[in-house]
Amino acid sequence: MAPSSPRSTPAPPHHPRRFAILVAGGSGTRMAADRPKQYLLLRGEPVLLHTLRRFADPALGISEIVVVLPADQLETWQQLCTRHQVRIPHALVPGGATRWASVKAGLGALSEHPAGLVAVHDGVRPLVSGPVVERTYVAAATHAAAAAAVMPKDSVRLVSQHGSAAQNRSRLRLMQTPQTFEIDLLRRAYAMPELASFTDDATVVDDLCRVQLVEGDYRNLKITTPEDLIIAEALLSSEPGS
Ligand SMILES: Nc1ccn([C@@H]2O[C@H](COP(=O)(O)OP(=O)(O)OP(=O)(O)O)[C@@H](O)[C@H]2O)c(=O)n1
Ligand SMILES: C[C@](O)(CO)[C@H](O)COP(=O)(O)O
Repeated sequence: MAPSSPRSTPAPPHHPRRFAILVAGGSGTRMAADRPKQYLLLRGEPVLLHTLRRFADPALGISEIVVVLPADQLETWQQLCTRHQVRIPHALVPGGATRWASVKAGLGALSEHPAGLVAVHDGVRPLVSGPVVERTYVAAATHAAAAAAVMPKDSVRLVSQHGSAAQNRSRLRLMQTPQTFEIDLLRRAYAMPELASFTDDATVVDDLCRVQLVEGDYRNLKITTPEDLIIAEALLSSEPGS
């Protein structure tokens, strides 16, 4: 099929084309399991499959999903997809040594598109809700950069060699994913060298653009250590229709 010119299929300005990168290229050292934590089972299915299903919801209108995996784990994932009869179209990309390198690899695998929004999401946040994903796309359409975040529920202190000092937690936010951006902006941000201070995509974009924070969800936990799996199982069981 001949490629259509951008003029023949213009993206409506109020609804730019949507893409997603699910980063699952980590090794899960803090989980210390027998395999990367994205492959551990939650209610009988790999964590990453739960995440993929959430982004495949037609209501979100995402036209392309890229999944980034550890370079030596692509075949394992393909076998899991066969075993679980996964029919969701997605591209597979080998990741890098850091989350930054994995996101960069995912960006490189997105098809060229003049305008669009890309959500970057941790493959190990399987409980993300449709409304949270939608909020980040909607905010990014207006502000170019948006990220889900929640307020701390505990008291917070800053520690130093002099002791510790209470912080005003109403001015702090815990960053979640998705973090969603105009594709061109994210490409420009990831064209710059990696810094040790990058902990998420917002920190990579900060110097180029103000990142709009949108309401995240306390259920949108990141599976990091063994107790997170127990909490995630309980949360999944509490979902309607489970
Ligand atoms: N080189 C890396 C490192 C991390 N990630 C992804 O980034 C997300 C958040 O990272 P984290 O929770 O730290 O995952 P791991 O790096 O696997 O865990 P750990 O730090 O405990 O080793 C995860 O979905 C992870 O797979 C990635 O794609 N590539
Ligand atoms: C991107 C992230 O999930 C936002 O909270 C987080 O920064 C990832 O951190 P990690 O050090 O890779 O666990």
